[in-house]
Amino acid sequence: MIQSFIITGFLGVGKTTMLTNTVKKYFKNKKIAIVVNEFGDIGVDSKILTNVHSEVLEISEGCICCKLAQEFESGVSEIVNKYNPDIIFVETSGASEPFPIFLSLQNLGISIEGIICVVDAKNFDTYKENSTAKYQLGGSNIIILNKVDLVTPAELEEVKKEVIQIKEEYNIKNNLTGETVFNNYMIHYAEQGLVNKEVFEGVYQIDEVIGLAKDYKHLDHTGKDSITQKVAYLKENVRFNDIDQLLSALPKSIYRTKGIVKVTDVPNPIFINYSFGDASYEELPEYKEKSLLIFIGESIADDVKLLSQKFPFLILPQFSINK
Ligand SMILES: Nc1nc2c(ncn2[C@@H]2O[C@H](COP(=O)(O)OP(=O)(O)OP(=O)(O)O)[C@@H](O)[C@H]2O)c(=O)[nH]1
Repeated sequence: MIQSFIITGFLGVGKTTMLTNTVKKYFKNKKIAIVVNEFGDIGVDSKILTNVHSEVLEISEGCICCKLAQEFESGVSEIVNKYNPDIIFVETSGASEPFPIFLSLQNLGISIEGIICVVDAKNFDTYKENSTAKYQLGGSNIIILNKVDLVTPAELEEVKKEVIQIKEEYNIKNNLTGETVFNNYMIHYAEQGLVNKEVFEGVYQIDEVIGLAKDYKHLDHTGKDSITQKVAYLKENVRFNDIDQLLSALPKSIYRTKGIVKVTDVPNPIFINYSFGDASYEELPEYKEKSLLIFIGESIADDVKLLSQKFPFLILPQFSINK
C-alpha cells in the first residue's frame, strides 16, 4: 500500500524546508512523489522542489481544501499510475486545511501515516489568532515546533503550551459520536524541519476516520482573516541592494514574500524567501521567466500599491486589485 504524509502549517513556517531536508536525509532509497498546492496561481515552491526531486505535481490556481478535490484526486491517481511511488508527501498551502486532503487520500485508498503540522516557534504569536492556523493544528496528529534556533528555551515552552491549548480546543471531532479523531498526537522540535526518523515511521497510521466527515464543513477562506496575495513583476535594472531595501520596508500586514529575481550584480537568479521579518536568499542555477515577487498577507492591496510607488522597479499587473 502506498503511504502518505500530509504537511500543513501556516505561511512561511518551514514546510518546504522540512520536506526538502527530511526527504533528502531519510528517504533517499524510496520512490517519493510530492504534491504541492501553492497559495495563489504562481508556483514558486514547485520550482524549488523540482530542483531537488523528480516527481513533483503542482496544483495551483486555487486551494485543494476548498475547490480542487477533484483535480487533486485525479492528479494523485495519475502520479500513482505513472510512477508507482512508495510514499507521497502532500504539502498543503499555508492557507489551507489538511482534513479535506486527508479525506481525498482515503478515497483513493492511500494509507495516511501522519498529518504533520509545522509551527513557527519564533512567529507563532503573530499568526496564532488566525483561524486557519488553529484548524491546521486541530486536524493534525504530528506537531513540529520548528525554528527552535530562533527562540529561547523559555519561549519554546510558552509556544508549546499555547499550541497544546489550541490543539485541544480545535481537535477534529467525529460528527456522529462527538469524539475527537486524533486522540494521540506527538509534539517534536526541529531546526530547518529536521526531526528524528521515528516521526516518519508509520506509528501513527490513521485508518479509522472513513465516512465520518461527509458533513465536515470547513472554514470559509474568504472570511474576515482570509489571506490574499499580490504579484509584482520587476524591471530589469534592479540591484541586490534594491531588493534588500524593499524587504526592509515591508509593512507588518505583509508577512510573507517569495519570489525569484534576476539582479544586475549577482550572476545567478535568486530565490527570495521572506517570512515575518526574516529573509533568506538562495542562488538558483537557472530561471528563464520574468523576475517576480509575491506578497502575502491580510488586506494588503493598498500596502502593495504604496510599495510600488516607493519602489518604482515593482510593476503591478493591471488587472483589478481586490482587498
Ligand atoms: N532560522 C530558521 N529558519 C528557518 C527554519 N525553517 C525554515 N526557515 C526559513 O523560513 C523561511 C520559510 O520557509 P519555507 O520552508 O519556505 O516555509 P513554508 O512553510 O514552505 O512556506 P509557504 O509554502 O509559503 O507557506 C525560509 O526563509 C527558510 O529558510 C529554521 O528551523 N530556522
